[in-house]
Amino acid sequence: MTVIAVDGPAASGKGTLARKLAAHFGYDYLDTGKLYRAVGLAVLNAGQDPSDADAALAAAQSIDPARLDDPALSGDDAAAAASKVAAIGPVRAALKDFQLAFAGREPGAVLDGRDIGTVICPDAPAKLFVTATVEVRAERRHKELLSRGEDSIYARVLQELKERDERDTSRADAPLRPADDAQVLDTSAMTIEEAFAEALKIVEGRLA
Ligand SMILES: Nc1ncnc2c1ncn2[C@@H]1O[C@H](COP(=O)(O)OP(=O)(O)O)[C@@H](O)[C@H]1O
Ligand SMILES: Nc1ccn([C@@H]2O[C@H](COP(=O)(O)OP(=O)(O)O)[C@@H](O)[C@H]2O)c(=O)n1
Repeated sequence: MTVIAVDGPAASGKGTLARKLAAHFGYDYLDTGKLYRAVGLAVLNAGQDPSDADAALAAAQSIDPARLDDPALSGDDAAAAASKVAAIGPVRAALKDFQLAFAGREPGAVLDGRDIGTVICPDAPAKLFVTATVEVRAERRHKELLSRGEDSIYARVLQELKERDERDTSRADAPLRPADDAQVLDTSAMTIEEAFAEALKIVEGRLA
């Protein structure tokens, strides 16, 4: 089993790169953000507060990780709720076993998120930390939301990403940061193709 860990802040392009790496190596891919989004959305749909630890834990214990295809998971509301439930330690613990089992898949697995290289798979042989300036990330997410036909205002997306970055980096449990042995890849001035070429070079070097 081989794990490629891809972490980074919101809309840095980590999912795009992780998906391409998985296709290249023939590995399975897991977007771990969807687990937190599913928990956040379940709490919202139940009319509860995503910062309520009991409500969030109950949701985390009852989501079905095999059913993460709800399009509402991609929206801004789910993202903001996700970063609130993600700050609750017992929620993270409840989602860990599924991620570990996925990471054990043969011939390999690519997981993207915030804490794959630091907490979930600290022994992964290949770790990427994908980043970009918050303005570039906001522009990318804004375009993505518009292309899906959603209402989006750049300034609001920028503000939402800043708030999420702040929550994700400052929480006590598994804060967003590069693992000591991760390679940081700043994609601010790269096209998807350029970023993938760099990512592949790094991963091939680590897996050699
Ligand atoms: N290097 C890049 N240049 C331009 N757009 C990109 C780049 N990487 C990703 N994108 C686009 O930015 C958006 C966010 O990328 P995504 O991979 O979903 O980010 P993340 O998984 O980090 O949230 C997507 O619409 C994607 O197509
Ligand atoms: N491994 C992970 C993945 C996501 N998350 C949380 O879930 C939120 C949504 O993650 P995501 O990866 O779907 O977000 P985007 O990068 O796609 O915007 C993040 O802001 C984090 O708070 C986490 O804490 N740990």
